[in-house]
Amino acid sequence: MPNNPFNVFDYEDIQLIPQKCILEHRHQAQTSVQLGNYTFQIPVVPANMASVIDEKLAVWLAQNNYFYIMHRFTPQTRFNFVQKMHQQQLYASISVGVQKADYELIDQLVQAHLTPAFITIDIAHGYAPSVQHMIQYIKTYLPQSFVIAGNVATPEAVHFLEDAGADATKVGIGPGRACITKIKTGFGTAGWQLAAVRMCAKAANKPVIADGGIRTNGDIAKSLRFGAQMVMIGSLLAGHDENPGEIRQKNGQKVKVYFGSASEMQKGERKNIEGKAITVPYRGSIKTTLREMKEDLQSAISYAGGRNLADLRKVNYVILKNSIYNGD
Ligand SMILES: NC(=O)C1=CN([C@@H]2O[C@H](COP(=O)(O)OP(=O)(O)OC[C@H]3O[C@@H](n4cnc5c(N)ncnc54)[C@H](OP(=O)(O)O)[C@@H]3O)[C@@H](O)[C@H]2O)C=CC1
Ligand SMILES: Nc1nc2c(ncn2[C@@H]2O[C@H](COP(=O)(O)O)[C@@H](O)[C@H]2O)c(=O)[nH]1
Repeated sequence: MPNNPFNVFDYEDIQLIPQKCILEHRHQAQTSVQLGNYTFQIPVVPANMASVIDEKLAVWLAQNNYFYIMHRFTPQTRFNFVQKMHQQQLYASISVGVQKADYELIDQLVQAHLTPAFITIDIAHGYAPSVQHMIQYIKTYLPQSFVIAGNVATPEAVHFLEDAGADATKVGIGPGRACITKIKTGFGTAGWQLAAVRMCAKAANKPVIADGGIRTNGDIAKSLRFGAQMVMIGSLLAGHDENPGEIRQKNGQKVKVYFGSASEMQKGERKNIEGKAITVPYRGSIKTTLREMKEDLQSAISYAGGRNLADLRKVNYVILKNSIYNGD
């Protein structure tokens, strides 16, 4: 990473340039993506946040061939969750932190011969020895689990986690809709998340997951263009019937609450707060939103003159401006 400022851009600064279409119909475009030993319908994963996913939604996503990552904020339920998923012949995908209880969970899983297909180490500042140690621990005792580690912002951090044994890294510090990291600390990728994804993906030897800052479905295609294998989405996948929480009324409109994992609402105390709670419009069923994401990706592939997601990576693009308005 250069020490001095360098040119960056974000999602709204970029447009992809259409190429000659080779499909007769958009539904011919393939949106499936591989991660570890699994192939999923679309390269999208709902954020592992308590206002986005719960066990019921995780089951539905697994049954319907979507990638999911269960959050880590009801730690006492994680062991049973893995058991329940396996009883239903579904893959298990859980999150851990780096505390004693997280190590104990790994020990419990090992003793019970339960191997989650995916384990995500979910820490605000993933470029840390604590994460390196947890990766090594999981890789020693549950070597068959696919380990996703994050979050990070730079190629050095990606290499650090890959060298520790991570199978994929998650990029994005502070670009999320419920994030206040930029305001509170002055650090992060808010406003240049797409450029950070690009830098990290170019340096990475393993898949990169772009996390945060997706505001429109077109941003998914842009993330893939700049090297992401998968995109993690919070706010756009919140507000549905299937997301946790009740539907409320605000100014005559139906809304649901979307809160950050480092918000006071999640933490229950005002300590190291880097997130906030907001309301998002009530959006009906998540099935419709996911279907629309798939259709829009199929359309994006057709504009790319391609047949599958890999073809998105080849398209040219223009930078419309060089401003930094995104994030908080
Ligand atoms: N993607 C993003 O931009 C961000 C995401 N989040 C999300 O919020 C949740 C809470 O995360 P988190 O704040 O990590 O809280 P955790 O309580 O999960 O912290 C995990 C561990 O990392 C340590 N830690 C966290 N941040 C730092 C730091 N800046 N420097 C040194 N040590 C650190 C903590 O120590 P201690 O508490 O003692 O400092 C703790 O031991 C997670 O789900 C995370 O993904 C939070 C902020 C930014
Ligand atoms: N800085 C913070 N980041 C957070 C917090 N809770 C979640 N997150 C990150 O945001 C994305 C989702 O972003 P969105 O733009 O799609 O809404 C999520 O996956 C986390 O990485 C938080 O409290 N503070």
